Amino acid sequence: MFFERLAERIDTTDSVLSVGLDPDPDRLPDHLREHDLPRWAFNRRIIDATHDHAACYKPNAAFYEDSDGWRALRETIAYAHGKDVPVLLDAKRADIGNTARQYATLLDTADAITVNPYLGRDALEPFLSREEKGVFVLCRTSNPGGADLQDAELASGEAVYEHIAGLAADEWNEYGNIGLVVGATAPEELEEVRERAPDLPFLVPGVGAQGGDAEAAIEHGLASGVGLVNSSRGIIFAGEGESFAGAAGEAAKRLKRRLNEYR
Ligand SMILES: O=C(O)c1cc(=O)[nH]c(=O)n1[C@@H]1O[C@H](COP(=O)(O)O)[C@@H](O)[C@H]1O
Repeated sequence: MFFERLAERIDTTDSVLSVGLDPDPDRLPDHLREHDLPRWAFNRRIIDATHDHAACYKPNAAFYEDSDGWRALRETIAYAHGKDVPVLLDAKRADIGNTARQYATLLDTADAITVNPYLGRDALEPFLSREEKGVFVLCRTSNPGGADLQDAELASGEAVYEHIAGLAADEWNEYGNIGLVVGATAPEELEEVRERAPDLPFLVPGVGAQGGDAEAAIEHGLASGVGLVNSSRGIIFAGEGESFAGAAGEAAKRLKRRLNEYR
């Protein structure tokens, strides 16, 4: 089961760091551009440099959605598994039944996935019913517009993100494999979501390039015991040129230690 495996990995590495593998083609080092699959060449070197500090890798599907990209992603996932690191595919999917069933085949290779709660329970069922996999439901996102819909107050007096947390914790977690995505840029909401869902694992993105609150990420995000704090650009693009991977390894080690100070 994903969260047990993640707990073991967190113990082994003494790290709750999720390293985001978002290889923006415009930012890849020049010397990798001639490679058959530049994104895979980049990720392989990043994994070599960071895996000791990585509780998990989180490739965002947006960076792979073309034919070479899917090949690069497949190689990346296999390579991470070879280093014994679980892979959370950040795909933010969900749809009506037959379509969601097709999206859920992404879990044939990935160990966990992010999903969008907007379509409701049945749209998540094909993911949730993969009991051995982790399913992270978007709850309160880190972007500036995250408040536009997610902070809206419902007739019950709850904010939408609190309602999502309640549904995930109380009604959707039949298989015990749900986590929540709550951004580190919204520490007050993070605290409220933690109150509403005391036992769910959280994925907390937004630390690093988005300037989120690392201390709050640990205090509330990790309060259930198992959880992840993600940084993508702050690690993979910590350096440039030939020494990019070494810089990424140093950045991962630094952030792991900083997060551990709050654990
Ligand atoms: O689901 C996510 O991981 C996610 C949710 C959210 O609220 N905010 C957020 O930034 N993310 C993802 O986390 C990563 C953050 O990247 P950096 O800002 O470069 O660390 C990206 O892949 C985002 O898509």
